[in-house]
Amino acid sequence: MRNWPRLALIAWVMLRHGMDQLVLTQFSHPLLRLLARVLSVGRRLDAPRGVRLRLAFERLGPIFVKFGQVLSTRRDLMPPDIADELARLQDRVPPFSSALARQLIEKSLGRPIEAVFAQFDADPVASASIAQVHFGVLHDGRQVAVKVLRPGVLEVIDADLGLLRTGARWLERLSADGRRLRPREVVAEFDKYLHDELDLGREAANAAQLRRNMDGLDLLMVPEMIWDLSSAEVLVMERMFGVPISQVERLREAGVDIPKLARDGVTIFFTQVFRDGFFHADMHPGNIMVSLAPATFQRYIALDFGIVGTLDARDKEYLAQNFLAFFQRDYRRVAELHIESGWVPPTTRADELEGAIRAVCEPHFDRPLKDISLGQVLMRLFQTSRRFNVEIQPQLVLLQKTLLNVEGLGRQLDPELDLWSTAKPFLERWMNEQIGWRALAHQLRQEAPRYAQYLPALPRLLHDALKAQAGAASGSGDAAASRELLQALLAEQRRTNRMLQTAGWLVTGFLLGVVSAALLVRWMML
Ligand SMILES: Nc1ncnc2c1ncn2[C@@H]1O[C@H](COP(=O)(O)OP(=O)(O)OP(=O)(O)O)[C@@H](O)[C@H]1O
Repeated sequence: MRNWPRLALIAWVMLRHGMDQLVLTQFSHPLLRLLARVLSVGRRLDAPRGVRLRLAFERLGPIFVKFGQVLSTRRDLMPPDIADELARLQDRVPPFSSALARQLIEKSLGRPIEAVFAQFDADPVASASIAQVHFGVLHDGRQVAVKVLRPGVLEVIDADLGLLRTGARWLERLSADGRRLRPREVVAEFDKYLHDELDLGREAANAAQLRRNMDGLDLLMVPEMIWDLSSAEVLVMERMFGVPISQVERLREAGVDIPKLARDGVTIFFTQVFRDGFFHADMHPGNIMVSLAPATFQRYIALDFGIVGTLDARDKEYLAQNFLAFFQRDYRRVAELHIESGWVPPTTRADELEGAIRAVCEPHFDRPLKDISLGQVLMRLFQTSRRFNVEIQPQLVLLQKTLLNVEGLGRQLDPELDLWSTAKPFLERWMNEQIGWRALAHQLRQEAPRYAQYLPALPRLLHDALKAQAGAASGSGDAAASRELLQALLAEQRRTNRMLQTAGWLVTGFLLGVVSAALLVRWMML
């Protein structure tokens, strides 16, 4: 095996930090327990286990640092002391040489740097395990930031991931407790997360989508991607100017309304989640700035779009309904929602689930509404759900993590921030859009392009389906499939008819209203 030296290093670092104790003491087998005791002789392992694990990950390098950061967000799996400590891991590594950076950029551009850049800063502005960023100016005067993927990072990651996968398999095989931590699932999630971050083309596409979505809200700026200079390894984008969100004093001195900034942060997040179902999921303070330019004063600036979350209509509905039921303390409804949506097995007893959810949530509601952490509530809900065999969807874990970040940031800016009153209108508007006239109008609009496509073809499709069914009755063709098709077509026709009828009523009603108003005005003028 090619990876022996790396494996030996990992084993040595883990032993030095007493990680063997952490693992071996989990086993109940007397031999393994004895081994743990023998190995602990002569070593001083005073530091708490979380600190030792953090130090071991830092020593093992960037991939383990990232792995630790991801683990720290899985509070539904990790004990709190370990999760807290891992959250402190810093992803800062020395930069690679600027000569190498130039070489990589030139390879990606297919031209010398000077052909594209009027100026290029050799010293990177930031350097992390996956990429580093340089500033420059294009010949047309545009100021840009250039993100360059660290060379060879893919190979290192794949090798380390292979080892992590082997470790996870062993852990699952050897210990029931280890299985409960779902190591293979966690490593697979980490694998996806890293590979998403490694494709800068994907990051650029995420940024472009977010920029389009946020256009018109006037609260968040996203750098423009310069597509014809970018590739999977090099990303060239508009350079943004702002003050890091962590420098609150500087922002206050510049006249920024800090409580409004806190509210805007929540508005942006809930717009991304409930309106667009597409959210920036790496909202740590290092990725957020605030503009002080007069034209865009106190707008947020987002950077780093490697990790985004997406939610489909079902996820959104689940979330909105759960949040609303929570805040009405209607735990029976929360339990029913879990069962209806198929999140828990249908055999689950609603009253048992209701009781478990009540036990989790009631302590939170002892506080004033503004002090309730939605992120915490969601996390505790996920923890409870696991007891009832619920597989939490990764996008919801991402959302919960981002919610905690947004809340943390919001409360840091303004301890009085009432997150709920900022979030409530979004949920209510969203619910309104799902039911009532606005929902119908919206659905009609959405379906409109399909009428033109389906209506003319409907008689022919019906005819074909009937003929196929007749054929099936006389022994040829697939009778069940034809019947299904026919039923689907009839259902589609009934649905379309209903929609058209409603639309007809709406138009008629509107016309009658206009005519009556005109008659009334005329009568008043006579
Ligand atoms: N468009 C930009 N305009 C101005 N500065 C930028 C821009 N893009 C990146 N930077 C600077 O580079 C730093 C790192 O960028 P980014 O977060 O995208 O890289 P990263 O390698 O993913 O880092 P990390 O993983 O630590 O977040 C930012 O904190 C910011 O200072």
